[in-house]
Amino acid sequence: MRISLIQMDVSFGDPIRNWQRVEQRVSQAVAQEGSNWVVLPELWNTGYDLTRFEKIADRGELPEKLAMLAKQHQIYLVAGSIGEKEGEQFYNSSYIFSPEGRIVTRYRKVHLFRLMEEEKVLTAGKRDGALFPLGDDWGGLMICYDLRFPEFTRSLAIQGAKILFVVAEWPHPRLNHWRLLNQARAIENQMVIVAVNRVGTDPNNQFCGHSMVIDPWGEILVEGDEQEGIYTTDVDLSQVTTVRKKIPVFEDRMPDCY
Ligand SMILES: O=C(O)CCC(=O)C(=O)O
Repeated sequence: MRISLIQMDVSFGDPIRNWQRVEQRVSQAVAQEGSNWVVLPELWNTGYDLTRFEKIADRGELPEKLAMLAKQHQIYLVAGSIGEKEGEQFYNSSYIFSPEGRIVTRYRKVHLFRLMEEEKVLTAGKRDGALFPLGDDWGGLMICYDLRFPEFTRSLAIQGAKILFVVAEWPHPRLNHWRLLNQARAIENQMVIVAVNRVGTDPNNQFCGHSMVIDPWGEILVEGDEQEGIYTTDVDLSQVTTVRKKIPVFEDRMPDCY
């Protein structure tokens, strides 16, 4: 897997401008980096403009456009997450598309973040879609605040996930938490973590970037700063098996004791 992380700014409440940015960045990642996986951040269509969701949340158009984009470039597109409306509910939904333009999975954020008042507008998702098939392996998918719940990542790892995508809009002053939690999740679950965060500001936050890929031994393979950028690395999932053999954490677990 050659994976590009799109660390981008998001224009507050401006889905049209943000779509243009996504199209441009994805094309750039494929042309310049030769990536076959491209990953976007959380809520890139709307930002945290939650009070205007009735006007700006997607109503079914974006998944089709994103599927076409994946097909056009022949990539797996981990399409960050989008604010969308279905029926009368608003969701923070993450999609992955295949190079054939099919939906590989859709996961809706389970843990709503009260500090951003998500629970006042959004409906929490269920766990469906957080685990998805990846050839002979499994992958995991989560959104921002989900990272703070170690049992969520653990349950995905127990069910076979060897790689976890974390899409985020994570702000200062918690850069330290972002970096350490991602590294801890990789080390304790002996899995690859691909974590993509936005940069820039909105009326209430300054977002801290530092998108990163961490290997199952806890080494940081690539890490961004706080500017817009595309960060690329190769990932070898066979390393997960090697690390799990060396320190057999999953065999040594004592669930009866916890
Ligand atoms: O947990 C955090 O500190 C940040 C979470 C967040 O910003 C989010 O879930 O959107």
